Amino acid sequence: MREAVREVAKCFPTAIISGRSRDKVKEFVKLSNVHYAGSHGMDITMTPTSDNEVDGVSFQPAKKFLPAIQQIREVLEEEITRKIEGAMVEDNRFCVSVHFRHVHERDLENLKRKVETVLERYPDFHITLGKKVMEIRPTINWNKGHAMEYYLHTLGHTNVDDVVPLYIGDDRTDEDAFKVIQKRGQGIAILVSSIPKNTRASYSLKDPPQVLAFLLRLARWRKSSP
Ligand SMILES: O=P(O)(O)OC[C@H]1O[C@H](O[C@H]2O[C@H](CO)[C@@H](O)[C@H](O)[C@H]2O)[C@H](O)[C@@H](O)[C@@H]1O
Repeated sequence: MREAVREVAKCFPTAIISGRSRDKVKEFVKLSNVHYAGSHGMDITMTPTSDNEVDGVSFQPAKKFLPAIQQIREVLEEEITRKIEGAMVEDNRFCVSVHFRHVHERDLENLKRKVETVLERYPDFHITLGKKVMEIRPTINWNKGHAMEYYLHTLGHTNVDDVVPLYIGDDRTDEDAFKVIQKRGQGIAILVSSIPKNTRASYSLKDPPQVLAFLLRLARWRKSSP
């Protein structure tokens, strides 16, 4: 998959926009020719390449919430990880994830209540749901869709007639980016899912192997077209 993304990124400006912290994503992906945005797009950096002049550009719209989010993580670790078997708190820098994949069903209500109780003390934050994960985020009008728009704008790809953004994602939070493409009326939004889902995406790929095949074909097509 890394090689496929590397090849695509040689042909088109490419960004990875993830819910994980930016450092973690970079460490997973290990590519130097893509841009990285962590924390659901709240931690954006631009990677300088021969085609752009974006050296040093970064954007962190939730920066002022950093001390509070670290406090929330500490409280949740104390309240959740130690008290509910299977629960895990993950530091994603500008958001905190509470994973419940390994929590027994009988404990789920209790877990939800505990997280909500902690958040009562932090009115500037709210909870969103991912796959077996509760995400605590600052309440700002910024999501993966905004991050995609930020990249298009900063890289100078604003012309709707000439630029076709292509976004691939499998999580609920990717719907924000699908929505931007839908509103724009130009672009290709691809949901990765093996089952039918309610989505704003117009296309779907079944699983990561299909994504891999698609990316390789995309790069091959670009290289062979004038
Ligand atoms: O925005 P993404 O790049 O799609 O990341 C979303 C979440 O990724 C991680 O969770 C995912 O992997 C977990 C196992 O490692 C799995 O339990 C979970 O269901 C998946 O969504 C990350 O841990 C989350 O914080 C991210 O929000």
